[in-house]
Amino acid sequence: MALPTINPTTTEAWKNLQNHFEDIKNTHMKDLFANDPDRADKNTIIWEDFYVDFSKNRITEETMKYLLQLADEVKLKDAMQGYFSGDVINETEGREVLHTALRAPKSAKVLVDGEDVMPEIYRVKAEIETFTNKVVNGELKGFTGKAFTDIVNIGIGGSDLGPAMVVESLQYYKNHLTTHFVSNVDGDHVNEVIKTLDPETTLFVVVSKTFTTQETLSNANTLRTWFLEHANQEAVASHFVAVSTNIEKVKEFGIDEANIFPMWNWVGGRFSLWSAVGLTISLAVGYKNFESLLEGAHDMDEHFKTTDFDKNIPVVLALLSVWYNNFFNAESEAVIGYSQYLTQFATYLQQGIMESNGKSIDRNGDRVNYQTGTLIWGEPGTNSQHAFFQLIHQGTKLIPADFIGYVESLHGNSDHQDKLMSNFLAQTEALLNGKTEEEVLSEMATQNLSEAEKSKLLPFKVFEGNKPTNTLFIKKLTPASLGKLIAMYEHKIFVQGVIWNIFSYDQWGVELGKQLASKILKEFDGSENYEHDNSTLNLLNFYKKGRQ
Ligand SMILES: O=P(O)(O)OC[C@H]1O[C@H](O)[C@H](O)[C@@H](O)[C@@H]1O
Repeated sequence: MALPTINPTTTEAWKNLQNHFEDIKNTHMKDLFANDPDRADKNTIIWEDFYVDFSKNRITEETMKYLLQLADEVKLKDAMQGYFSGDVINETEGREVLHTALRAPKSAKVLVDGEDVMPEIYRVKAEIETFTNKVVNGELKGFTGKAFTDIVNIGIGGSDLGPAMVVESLQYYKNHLTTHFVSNVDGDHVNEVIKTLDPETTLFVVVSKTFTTQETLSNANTLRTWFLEHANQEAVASHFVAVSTNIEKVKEFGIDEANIFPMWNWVGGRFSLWSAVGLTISLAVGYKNFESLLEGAHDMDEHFKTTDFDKNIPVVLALLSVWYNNFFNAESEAVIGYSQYLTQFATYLQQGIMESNGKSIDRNGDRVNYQTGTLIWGEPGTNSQHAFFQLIHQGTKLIPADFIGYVESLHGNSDHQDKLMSNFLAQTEALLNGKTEEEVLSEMATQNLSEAEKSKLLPFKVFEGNKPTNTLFIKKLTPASLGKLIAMYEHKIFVQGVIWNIFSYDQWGVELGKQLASKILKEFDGSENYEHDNSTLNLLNFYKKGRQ
């Protein structure tokens, strides 16, 4: 079944939300807390090792009622049914969207064109496991008989960001293998990595769903050329493996069919880390940890599938995001992980969220008359507190933020952990309450300031507060809890796409730049000439004169 095609602004719920917004837009959350001692409990979802407090939002019971009504009116339940059961919900590419099948148990049955895909998923998983074990325990060797020490993941976009983020996040669980990620077509990227490599002990994993991506093929070629400066052609077979749907293209590149880990068209690139695209994850942290990551994601899938919307973490987070995006006109959202391990998390989410929901044509083919995808950004706390938090606290823009923290630290340093967590808790409290004139004045009373100095400083020291945050408090950063967290955002993306009546699983917007780049490339060697605007022409000539 196709996804419903309801313009959300035509629903009763939308009108209710619009009227309600007028009533609530100036309400301070401080008052909402003061008036309801149970507010935090009412707006908290405790599920497995997740404690999700969304009480510090500019919402009342009425807001949630209308948001939930919106979910019903846009037929979210039906859409979810289609998402999980393999309907062709990526209509513009004519594909199913089945990353959830990749983490489903063996006993599940998921049909694509009438065929159950689970046996094939589990066959490839078994290959990943065997290969991982052989590399990790040193059974597989390089061309001079030495065990592998380094893995180079060559890929970009979904074939890079997911694996790179997970390997970084699970650094604590890493084995002895050193992993590198080469993505940018900028030759300085690959050359910096080459500087650290020993060809005898390096395994190259070329990851590309299509195996036509310019960046990945250029990097793979450069690395193979470098490798062949040290080894002969036969050695390529034991040092290069590929992950792709495009078996023919991989073979053309020169990788043995036996060294290809397949993936499928029904897995979108930005949702593919659960497939063989996660091979580098498995190599870096071991297959068992990779499996736990998938199991965690599956637990979140079940939670999403079976929980009533008012207690459903991805649904609630998606609805809140719609509330700010479409009614408060908030343009961006921050994601702040209070863990250094989450350094690449926001970057990873940028592709997931912005490539999915950065659309302006609805599922009827019409231009939308409301805002869609939010901008997403963030850096770990506490670093970000010393960088951009000023703007969240006192700037003119409303920036709802997700705060992600872990009760336990992995290395168990309680002194550091207490300091980290005190900041984690303090920031959302500060964003909620702000600081009033009275509070500033009473603070200044203890300082040696004249009355004139006090009144001059006063406005600068006041914090409005009333800045919305969600707190995602998780017991511990483990492969399973990370799997849950990633799947939570994947489902949030889905819910928002359903509400905004857009296709979340295509990405036509990335094509134009690619096409133009390949034309311009031909102009550098003078083989073709195209018409350009004056600006591009000048820039092109500037480059042509200066290039080596
Ligand atoms: O895995 P590949 O086929 O090489 O694609 C890599 C990436 O490139 C494209 O431009 C898309 O925008 C991404 O969604 C994709 O993840």
